[in-house]
Parts: sequence; structure tokens; C-alpha cells
Amino acid sequence: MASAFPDALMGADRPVIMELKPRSANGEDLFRGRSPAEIVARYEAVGAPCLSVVTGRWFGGDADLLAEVVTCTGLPVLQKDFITKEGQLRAARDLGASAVLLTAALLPRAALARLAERALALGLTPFIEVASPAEVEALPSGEGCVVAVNNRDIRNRERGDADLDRSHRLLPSVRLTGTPCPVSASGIDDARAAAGLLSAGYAGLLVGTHLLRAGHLESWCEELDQLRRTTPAPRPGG
Ligand SMILES: O=C(O)c1ccccc1NCC(=O)[C@H](O)[C@H](O)COP(=O)(O)O
Repeated sequence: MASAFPDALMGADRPVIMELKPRSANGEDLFRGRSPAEIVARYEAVGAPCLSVVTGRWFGGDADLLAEVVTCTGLPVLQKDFITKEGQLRAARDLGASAVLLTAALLPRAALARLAERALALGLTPFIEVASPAEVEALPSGEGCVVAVNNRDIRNRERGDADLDRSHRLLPSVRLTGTPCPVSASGIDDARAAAGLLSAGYAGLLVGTHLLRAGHLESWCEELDQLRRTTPAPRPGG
């Protein structure tokens, strides 16, 4: 079902896509001897609604990691990789992914539209990532898609600082794409900033490095919940 991933995220009490990524952009080992199954079990224990698996080689991932994660969870899984060809969409579906990353910075407009359409036809949710107003403007309709604002820059392999204000600035135009599920991705560590993004109107957050580093996954989640209870809810359309 093409909507399993956004439905799980939008129906969650704590709408955080929790990521498995073997290495950070700077080469830091993020698994630290833990197996993918152990990490998935930790994420499931704190109620993750869906997962992201980085199969891109810059971050130490591969297709085997995705296959392994899919065998140990029933949660919808996003494949994060540099997807540029239709064959990669079929491979993602065959491995059991529910959603696939399409990076606007890497794909010409027509190719992005074609891949999004093909993904939907294969029962996959396009998870379209943008990082600038021009990329948002060039998007095909966001209907049926997750549109995610990347707070870092994939063109420098995500090595620079994250700019969470980018998510705040781009949210109104992301909404205009028609996506039912705007997401803020990358560089989110502070629970207060995370709560602020959800309060601003994001339907979900994608967090990898901080959760993988955290000895305190449960307390980060609890702090986020607590802050959300005391942070104003988004105004309709605001
Ligand atoms: O953004 C991309 O184009 C990309 C392509 C292939 C693999 C990874 C890619 N981006 C990296 C990420 O998606 C981050 O791991 C994710 O947003 C989580 O960020 P963080 O919480 O800072 O680890």
C-alpha cells in the first residue's frame, strides 16, 4: 500500500522516523557494535512509527542492511539512497521498502516527476527531499508524497552545520505542493527544537545521528513528549 509510511507517521503519537545509518557524514561509527536487529528493537520499544535505512555508501549502508531491517520489523521502512533510475525503485520494493528517497538536488525536474509517479504505481511512497525555495517550486504535485526539508546539504555530503530555520522558512511553500505529510530531516538533536518543528506544522521528523548516539533514547523521547504538551499546537493553515 503506497500510503503505509505516511499513514503510520501521521497517525503516531510521537511522529519521529527513526533512522539506521552505520556512519555519520564525518565517518563516525554510529552502530558501535550493535546489530541492526538490536537497534530496531530499541526503536520499536520507544514506539517508532516507521524507520529509515540509509543504504547510501557514503554513510556505510547497503542493500543488505535494508533487507536485514525489513526481516526484523513490521514497521514501514524508507530506503535512503541516491535513487535516479526506475530499476532502483523495483529493487527497493522487492527488498520490502515502503518509501523511497528522491533528492530534488540530484534529479532534473522531469526525472523527479517520472520517478515519483513510478514509485506510486509500484506502491511506494516518494519521500521527496528539498533544501531550497527553487527546489520546492520545481516539484511535481506533492499529493501522495512525503515532502521533506533537509536541514543539511547533500551536495557537501551533509558535512556542514544543520540549519533548522530552513525548515521553518520553507514550510509554507512545502504545504503548497499538496503534500499531506511535510517532514523536517537531518541535524535534529535538541528536543526543544524538535518540538518547535512539530508545533510549526511538520507532520513528522527524521532523526538519525542523535538517536543512534544517544545513550538516552527514552529520555529524549519523553522530553519531546513533555515539550509538545506545553508547546502550542499549530494554527490551521498557519
Ligand atoms: O539526503 C540525501 O540525498 C541522502 C542520500 C543518500 C543517503 C543519505 C542521504 N541523506 C542523509 C540523511 O538522510 C540523514 O541521514 C537523515 O536525514 C538523518 O539525519 P541526521 O539526524 O542528521 O543523522
